[in-house]
Amino acid sequence: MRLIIREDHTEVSDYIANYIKERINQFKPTEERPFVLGLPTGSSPIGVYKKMVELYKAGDISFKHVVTFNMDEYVGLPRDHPESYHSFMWKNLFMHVDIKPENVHILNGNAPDLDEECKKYEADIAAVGGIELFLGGIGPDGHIAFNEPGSSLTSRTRVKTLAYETIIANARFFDGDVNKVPKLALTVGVATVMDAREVVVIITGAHKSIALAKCIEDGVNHMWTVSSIQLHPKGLIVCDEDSTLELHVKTVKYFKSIEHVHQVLIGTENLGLQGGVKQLKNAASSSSRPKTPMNAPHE
Ligand SMILES: N[C@@H]1[C@@H](O)[C@H](O)[C@@H](COP(=O)(O)O)O[C@@H]1O
Repeated sequence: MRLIIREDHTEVSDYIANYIKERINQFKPTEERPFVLGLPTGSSPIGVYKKMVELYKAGDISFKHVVTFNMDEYVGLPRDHPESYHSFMWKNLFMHVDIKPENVHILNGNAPDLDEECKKYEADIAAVGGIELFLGGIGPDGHIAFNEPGSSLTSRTRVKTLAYETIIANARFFDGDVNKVPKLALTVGVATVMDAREVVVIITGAHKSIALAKCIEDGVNHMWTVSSIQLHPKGLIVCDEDSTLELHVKTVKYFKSIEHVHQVLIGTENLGLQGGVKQLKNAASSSSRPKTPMNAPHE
């Protein structure tokens, strides 16, 4: 697992948007072989979506051959309610880019048979060959999608009762009134997310610092469902400085040093590995070493 630390929410958002742009462009998606992207809602990804729209407008990215699957949706909230995840996704991303509406998948929280809706969602993901990259956010209690504490780490798409902490956290979107927050949601499972070939998680803000520490410094634990990323072969967390408050200094330094070494190697990749290693040694001993090399962009 990699941890990339950036100064603030804006830098985190820019990093992730550029990262996804690179992944899509490297993949060279076509109609027959689309790029399948898993997406979250919440305040965390808004900056990522804003930047992705900018990249699209600048001609640096296209969603023409991108198929999306959203993580979750409230049960019983009308689809056109301003706080439904349908509304959120169209408002913040889809209506601004060239995605085909038929390529957008969002769980229907008003389906007549919710269990059937969840089964179909899993089948639809399988039918397009699985998810290439799943982007996620987390709640302050370390939940990913709506996989609340105690969710099975092998869970699949299903109906979930929301934890009281999540209802309180999400009341800010419903005039601060907990009574207006739906108490049930449809959500992809922890295993649905972890089945993706790559998982990228956004964590920002001091209020998520305990969750970040639990996620990466403690073991895999169903009470902090995002900790399952430890078992993923290609997991990446991008966080801001504020969210690192509860991490050991040693952990922060470790991940920053890994990024720096990677950066040096990437910066010299055309010289081949030997050149890269030589440069690495020079960088380690050089007095002209930049003062904040850890903030160098990763890719
Ligand atoms: N189901 C969503 C999650 O997918 C999201 O990660 C979380 C955090 O939201 P925010 O990014 O606003 O902190 O909120 C909800 O619970």
